[in-house]
Amino acid sequence: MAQTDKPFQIFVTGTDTGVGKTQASCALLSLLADAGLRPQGFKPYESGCASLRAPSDALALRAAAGSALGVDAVCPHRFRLPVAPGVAASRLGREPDWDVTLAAWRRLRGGNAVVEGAGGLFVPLDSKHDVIDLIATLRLPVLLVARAGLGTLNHTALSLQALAARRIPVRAVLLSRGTSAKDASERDNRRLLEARHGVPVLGPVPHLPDARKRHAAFRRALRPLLP
Ligand SMILES: Nc1ncnc2c1ncn2[C@@H]1O[C@H](COP(=O)(O)OP(=O)(O)OP(=O)(O)O)[C@@H](O)[C@H]1O
Ligand SMILES: C[C@H](N)[C@H](N)CCCCCC(=O)O
Ligand SMILES: [Mg+2]
Repeated sequence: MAQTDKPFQIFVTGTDTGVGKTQASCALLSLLADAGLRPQGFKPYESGCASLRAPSDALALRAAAGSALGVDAVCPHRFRLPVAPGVAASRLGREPDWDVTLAAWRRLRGGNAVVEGAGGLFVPLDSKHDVIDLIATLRLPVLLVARAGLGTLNHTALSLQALAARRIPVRAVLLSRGTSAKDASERDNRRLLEARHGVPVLGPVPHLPDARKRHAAFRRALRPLLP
């Protein structure tokens, strides 16, 4: 991996919940860690936590980074309810403090970092901010993770248009759970998205039930993103 002065920082968002953002974030973090770049994972809002002390996405990012940061540093806002973080907070009569999020980000001191959102771009984080507002505030480029296959053209285009409207740079789209890169419809989707939106489309990562093979496949697909 080429040495550069500028830190590698990226925000991993998706066209939906459950599309593979955590898989992709962990793959990026482990590639950076293997290159000795001491990355940090940051999942500022996590809902659907079975245990508030052990938010699964945030712990997965921390493990992939090989980081020793505390849970509060990696994931300052945690909720049990498996709904949008902003919805979970309002059900609890709470308003997650935006400044707490920004202070936690600053404590990562501008190093190599991978940030994972929650669900897609217009998921509420509190009463005023959606995920896209966090991306714009942190001024990070984006990796957009989308499901491969039928339906992705529309979902991906909608997300890319929303990002373009906010002038948020998109480093790549990653398609997950595809059939095979050789599949004509996968190839057509990749070509069409690249031609229409001028963004590299990586993958598709095939559907791989085996966790180790899946992680390796995400790393292979995302390797071109790294310096
Ligand atoms: N290519 C794949 N092959 C097999 N399983 C996959 C693949 N991609 C994602 N998954 C599985 O789909 C589920 C959702 O993936 P993941 O947790 O990365 O989604 P997410 O976008 O981070 O979701 P959330 O919005 O809840 O954070 C996980 O169980 C994951 O293992
Ligand atoms: C609970 C889930 N795993 C995510 N953490 C949150 C997804 C919120 C999706 C909101 C929506 O788009 O309807
Ligand atoms: Mg996730």
